Amino acid sequence: MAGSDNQTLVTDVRPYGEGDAVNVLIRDGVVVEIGADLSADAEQTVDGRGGVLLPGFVDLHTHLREPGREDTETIETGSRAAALGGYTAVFAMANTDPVADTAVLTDHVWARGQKVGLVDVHPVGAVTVGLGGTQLAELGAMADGVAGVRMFSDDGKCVHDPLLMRRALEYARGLDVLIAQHAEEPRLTVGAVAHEGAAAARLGLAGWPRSAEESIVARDAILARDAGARVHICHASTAGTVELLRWAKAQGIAITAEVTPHHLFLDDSRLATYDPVNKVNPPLRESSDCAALRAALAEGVIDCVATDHAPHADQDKCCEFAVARPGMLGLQTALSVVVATMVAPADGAGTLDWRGVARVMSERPAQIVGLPDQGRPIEVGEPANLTVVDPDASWTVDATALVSIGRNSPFDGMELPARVRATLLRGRVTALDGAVVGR
Ligand SMILES: NC(=O)N[C@@H](CC(=O)O)C(=O)O
Repeated sequence: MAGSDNQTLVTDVRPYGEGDAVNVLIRDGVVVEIGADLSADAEQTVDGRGGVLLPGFVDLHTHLREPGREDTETIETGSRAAALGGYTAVFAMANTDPVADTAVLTDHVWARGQKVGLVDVHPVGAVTVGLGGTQLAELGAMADGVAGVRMFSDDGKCVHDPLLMRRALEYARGLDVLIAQHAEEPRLTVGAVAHEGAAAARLGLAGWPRSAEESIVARDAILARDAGARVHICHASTAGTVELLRWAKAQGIAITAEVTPHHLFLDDSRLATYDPVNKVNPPLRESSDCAALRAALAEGVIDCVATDHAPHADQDKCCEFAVARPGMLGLQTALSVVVATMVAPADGAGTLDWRGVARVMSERPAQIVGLPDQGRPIEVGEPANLTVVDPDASWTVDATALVSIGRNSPFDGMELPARVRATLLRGRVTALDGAVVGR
C-alpha cells in the first residue's frame, strides 16, 4: 500500500546522541510525533539505526561562485554538497562576478536556490559597491527584497576604511541586520601568501601576520560598541583574536565569531610541500593557534563553525604557491573535521558532545542571523530541518568524489570519522547514504 505522501518516518535515532533510540514522524514538514514504538504509514522511511539525530546544519559562510565562475561551483552543485554535508541552510557570500551588491542579484540567488530546492541558499549582500571599499551598497533595498538579506559582508576583502565600517554598522543597526567582517588590514598583508612565522620564513613565503586580523577585530569591536550594532567576525584564526573576543564579550559588545574546520585542524606545517591546496585566507596558523581556537569553540567564546567553502578551478589552484588562489572546499567534510577535532580527537580528550555539535553547527549560526526555522530543538511542533549522523563511520576523503566542481580539498586522502547519513529539509529527504535526493 502506498504510504501517506506527506509523511516521513525516521527510525531508530538518538536525538543529540542521548537516551534510547526513538522514531520520529514528520508531517507537512513538521515533527508531529517522537516515540519508541511509533509506526506510521509514511511515504518514506529513513533507517537511522545507530544514528545521532541533530538539527540540520547552518553554514554562515560559503562561496557558491554563481554568477561568474560556474566552472568552479554553481548554486546547484554547491547545494548538493551542502545537502550531503548535512546542511539545511547556507549563506552564499557576495564575492561573485558580478558582486551581489543589489537586490536584483540577491533575489536571483535566493530564487535559484529555492528552485534547486536542496538547501535554503541565503544570499549575503555586499557591504560596499563592487566590494570596492569606498561606497556603501544599498543595504536597505537588499534587506527589503524577496530574499530578505540579513547578513552583509565584503568577504574576500576587508571593509578597511574605519569611517565606512562605522557607517555600515550604523545602518545595520537600523535595519537589524548583521555585518560580517573579513578581518584583514590590507596594509599589513601586501603580497602575503602564508602565515608569518617560522614555516613561511624557512620556505621563503611572504607572511600574513596575526596582527592584520587582530587589529581589525579590536577596531570593529569598538566601532560596534559605539554604534550599538552587532558585528560578526568571519573565520577567526589566531589565539589573539580569541582573547579579543573574550574581552569584547565581557564588555557586553554584541560581537560573534566563527571558525572554519580547517583552522581547527590544520597548521602551517602543511606548507612544507608547497602544495597550494593549503593556501587559504586567513592562512593556516600555528598549532598553538589551532588549540586556542578549539578551546574557544568549546567554551563558546567562538560561537560557531562556518566552512568558508571556497571552490577553485585547477588552473587557479594547481600552480605556483604565490599565485594560486586562496581557498578550500568545506561543505562535505565539515562535520567529520569537527568530530575529529572536537568530539573524538586522537588523544581521546573530546571537548564537545553531540549537543555541543548541534550548538556550534546549527543553533548558534541560526540565532546569529535570526533564522526562525533553523537550529530549532528536536521537538514535536518544530520544523523538520534535520540531519542523521552515523557517529561510528569512518571514510577516506577522495576529492574527486566530492560533488563540488572545484577539487581543492586539503583533506583529500585523509581518513575521517563520522558521516552524514541523511539530511531532511522541511521533512523532505535531500541526501541519503551519500547520494543527493532530488525533488
Ligand atoms: N577564504 C579564501 O581563502 N578564499 C575566499 C575569499 C577570501 O577570503 O580570500 C574565496 O572566495 O575564494
